[in-house]
Amino acid sequence: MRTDVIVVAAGSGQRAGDGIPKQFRPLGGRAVLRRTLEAFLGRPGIRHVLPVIHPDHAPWCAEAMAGLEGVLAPVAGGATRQASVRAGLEALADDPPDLVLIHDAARPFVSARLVADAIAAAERHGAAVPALVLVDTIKAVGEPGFVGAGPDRGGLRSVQTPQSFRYELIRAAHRARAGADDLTDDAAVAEAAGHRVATFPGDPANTKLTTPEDFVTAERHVALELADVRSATGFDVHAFGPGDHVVLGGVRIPHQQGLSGHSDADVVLHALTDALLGTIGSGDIGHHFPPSDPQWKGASSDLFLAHAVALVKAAGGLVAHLDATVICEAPKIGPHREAMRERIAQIAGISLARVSVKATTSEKLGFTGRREGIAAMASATVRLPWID
Ligand SMILES: Nc1ccn([C@@H]2O[C@H](COP(=O)(O)OP(=O)(O)OP(=O)(O)O)[C@@H](O)[C@H]2O)c(=O)n1
Ligand SMILES: C[C@](O)(CO)[C@H](O)COP(=O)(O)O
Repeated sequence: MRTDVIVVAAGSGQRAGDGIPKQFRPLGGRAVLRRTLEAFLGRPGIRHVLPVIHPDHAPWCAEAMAGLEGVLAPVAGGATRQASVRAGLEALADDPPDLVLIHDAARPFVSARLVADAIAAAERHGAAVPALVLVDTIKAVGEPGFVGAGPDRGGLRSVQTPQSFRYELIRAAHRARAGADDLTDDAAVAEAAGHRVATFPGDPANTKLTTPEDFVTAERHVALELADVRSATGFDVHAFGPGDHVVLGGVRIPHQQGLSGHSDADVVLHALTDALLGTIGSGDIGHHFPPSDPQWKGASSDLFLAHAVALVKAAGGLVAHLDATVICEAPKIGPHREAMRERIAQIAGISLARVSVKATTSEKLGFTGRREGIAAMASATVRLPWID
């Protein structure tokens, strides 16, 4: 069955405070909205993921979604959650799914199990919500500051999202309720239209970030999350040609020859760029900057490394370490090593301690030994969000 997901993100996050609406705030280095969208992307059975946002939030949304593939263009929400969901449902009407999951952007910890259960429950019942038994005793509050009689908690549940429905059922229910935007979840909209709503087990970890305290707890949670540490290698060679200097690791080094190449022939930055691209499976430097393209003629290789770093960041990653080995008989690398480390750290936006530059000769063997050119090997280590 074709299943689409609507992620409602058009709220202003008043209760969470902090200026920027909570769904665009970083959590462990990644925007809450990005985390929520990623939790659905690529899950079995999911066709499209549609964010619903406030039009004024478009720049924050674009930043949060940078580089994410498989997400539909955001649509404008309304003044209430109910109006935002309705806008999302209408936006799917031209190519309607069979099932739709409706989820709060403010719940970034939705698990693969919840997504699978939501789909199965909608297939079976037409309308379903994840529900949790209450662990606290519930009291009505009559006179402010004093408890009144409480309901029997045995018959109560707290419900979460994703709430799942047959698309036509929930769209008709939302249309019928348009204009009376007073309901806080979609189960209530379905019930108001006369439908029975089933429950499936919720997940205590699937909390809705609502208050500043929720963000403190969530930061603790993400600090423990499994990181995906990936490393990859790069290698590059350029031949000596006419000239009076070489550029290595972004540093100009006087030499009686230059290095020939389409760009500035900086083998060190090229090898590091390839290593970084390798960590995210994003091809190689020639794929991103084809030598056939005249715009890269004589280009500074800083650009290539900075682009690879930007791609790693767009994938939600952090560069943990860059390591390069230069292989040549001359020039001597030692006197320039620190300058190269500093320049590489500056381009990559990381601290000096995360960059290493080494050098070796090849004992006069091979093309580097014959002083025909310079080679560089590199490795990059990045920390990426865990994606199963
Ligand atoms: N007009 C609205 C209001 C809320 N939401 C979304 O509905 C979800 C649940 O709402 P809530 O947690 O109440 O978010 P806010 O309305 O932003 O929070 P607050 O009430 O504190 O302002 C959030 O992902 C929120 O962005 C929405 O899409 N459109
Ligand atoms: C949809 C919801 O998250 C289910 O628990 C909840 O009803 C949203 O409520 P809010 O009033 O928008 O915070």
